[in-house]
Amino acid sequence: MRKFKTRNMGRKFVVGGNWKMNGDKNTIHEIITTLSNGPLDPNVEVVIGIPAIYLAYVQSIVPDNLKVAAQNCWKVEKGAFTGEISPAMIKDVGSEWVILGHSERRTIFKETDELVAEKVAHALATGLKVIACIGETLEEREAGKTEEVVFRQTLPLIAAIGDNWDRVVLAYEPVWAIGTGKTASPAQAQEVHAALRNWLVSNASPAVAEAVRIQYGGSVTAANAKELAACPDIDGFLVGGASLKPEFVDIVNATM
Ligand SMILES: O=C[C@H](O)COP(=O)(O)O
Repeated sequence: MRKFKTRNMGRKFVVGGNWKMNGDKNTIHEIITTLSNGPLDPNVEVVIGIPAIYLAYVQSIVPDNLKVAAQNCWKVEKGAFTGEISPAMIKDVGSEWVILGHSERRTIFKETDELVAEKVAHALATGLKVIACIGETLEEREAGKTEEVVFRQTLPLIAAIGDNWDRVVLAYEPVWAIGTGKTASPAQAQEVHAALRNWLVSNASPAVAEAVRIQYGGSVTAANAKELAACPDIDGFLVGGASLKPEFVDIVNATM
């Protein structure tokens, strides 16, 4: 029997798996079986981001220790928005979370900082929990604009979140590290996480800065997760490709 230890930190480690547009009923069943067998560290919150069409199916087969997220939603409850889903619908099928502002939504689907903030505000008002993503491109990093971009993306979220920080996780995902195999080094990731937390002291509040969990995302694997997880301001991961594989169990257990 595996032994789990309690992580000595106020911020509970939170690991998200973002399946993106991957999976079918068979592979989904396999992934859920693998995660159900785990064992997963009970001190870690685990949230899996499912393609919208499979939300209800996954919700019907997940064990209690796995929470389910949609990967996007629109900013109002219902209406003439062909192809969209609302937070009310996500809630209606029993899911508690939504991932918003992922860089693929921002770049491919041209979502602006303001639109992401509107979605965050409405999802929170509906009662969902939100993983809000931010992160710079390679061009922006090379131009020395990493912090400027991350702060700019986070600023409209402050008003959108209001008093609901307890239902928000921030995910720092440098775009150049997503799906490329180029992970940010622990030092690079920690530097941005610490800068963001420090920025939140004056732009949100010292209490928010201390309590909010900041995930790192970008080519996280079982091989690099432990070193990243050891950084003091990294409170979890948002995992893409590796969340479809059995190694996701080891990523969840990276703080053991
Ligand atoms: O949401 C997850 C990120 O886009 C990271 O994806 P990746 O782990 O495949 O690099």
